[in-house]
Amino acid sequence: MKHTNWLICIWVVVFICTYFLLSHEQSQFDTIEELFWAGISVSLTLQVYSSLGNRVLIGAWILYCSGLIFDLLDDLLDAQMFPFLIFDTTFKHVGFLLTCAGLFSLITEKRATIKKLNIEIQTRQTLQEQLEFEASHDKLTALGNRRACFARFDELKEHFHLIYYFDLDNFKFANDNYGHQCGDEILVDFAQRLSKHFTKQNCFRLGGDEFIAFCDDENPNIDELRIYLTAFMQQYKVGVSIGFAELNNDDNPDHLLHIADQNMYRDKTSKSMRQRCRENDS
Ligand SMILES: Nc1nc2c(ncn2[C@@H]2O[C@H](COP(=O)(O)OP(=O)(O)OP(=O)(O)O)[C@@H](O)[C@H]2O)c(=O)[nH]1
Repeated sequence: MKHTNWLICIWVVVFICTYFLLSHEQSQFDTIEELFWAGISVSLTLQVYSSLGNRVLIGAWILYCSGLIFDLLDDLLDAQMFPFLIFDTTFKHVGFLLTCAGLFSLITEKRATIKKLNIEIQTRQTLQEQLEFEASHDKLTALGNRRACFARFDELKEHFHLIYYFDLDNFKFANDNYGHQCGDEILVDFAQRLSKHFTKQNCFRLGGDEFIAFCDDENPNIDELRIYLTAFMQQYKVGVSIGFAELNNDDNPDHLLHIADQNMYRDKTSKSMRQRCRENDS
């Protein structure tokens, strides 16, 4: 039978019994009250039984309802014929205490589950932040990568006047002659110097030995900047070529980077020509 049918049966019985008790010469209001409480308790048990899931609580609830029903039967029937009915109060009290214990254990269980879920949410959040950081940053130098640069390009374009394009010279030579580890140290040192000079959030490693930085210099002193940036790497005969482009709102990132890259390339070519002239002279 469905819950609704059971509920209808229970309340039909309750009302028939009430009618019977009221029509009695000596109306027994105490018994009617007990009848209603028994009806309410059994109805509630039917409603919550399947979703309770805590055995102590279900047992306690059933015990308490049994106490109420025994109490009622004790009033209606001859208790001497059914001596077990004298346990009604014991059933009610034990049922009540066990219900409290059941609720306490349920709350403790739920608290432990919530704590576990919170820890899991925090772990997932940390993992997500870590993944987002790794997806947008270069592992070696911890600078933003090409993806981060393009994602923030429009925002940075609003605040800055110039974009610098850096490409290391003879980096392959240092890598091949002093080892990959040394090459990594050069890249890390260069990134640190860039971060110090332009602030880390405005510098990016586009890939390999290419970097860019956004800045506000009106009259950039390229030679001074070059001396500062190559202070560590020059012992490995590595230098840097620098190009820049003025940022304006109409140009797209690809075009602006292309202009800065071309300027950087011009710088690289003129340096190597100067170097060749020096070698020819000597
Ligand atoms: N150590 C190290 N080397 C890298 C890394 N990424 C790229 N490279 C190396 O960087 C080198 C870049 O090559 P090139 O662009 O020809 O460098 P270059 O010798 O400076 O050439 P020019 O720019 O023409 O002066 C390659 O040999 C890559 O293997 C890295 O993360 N660490």
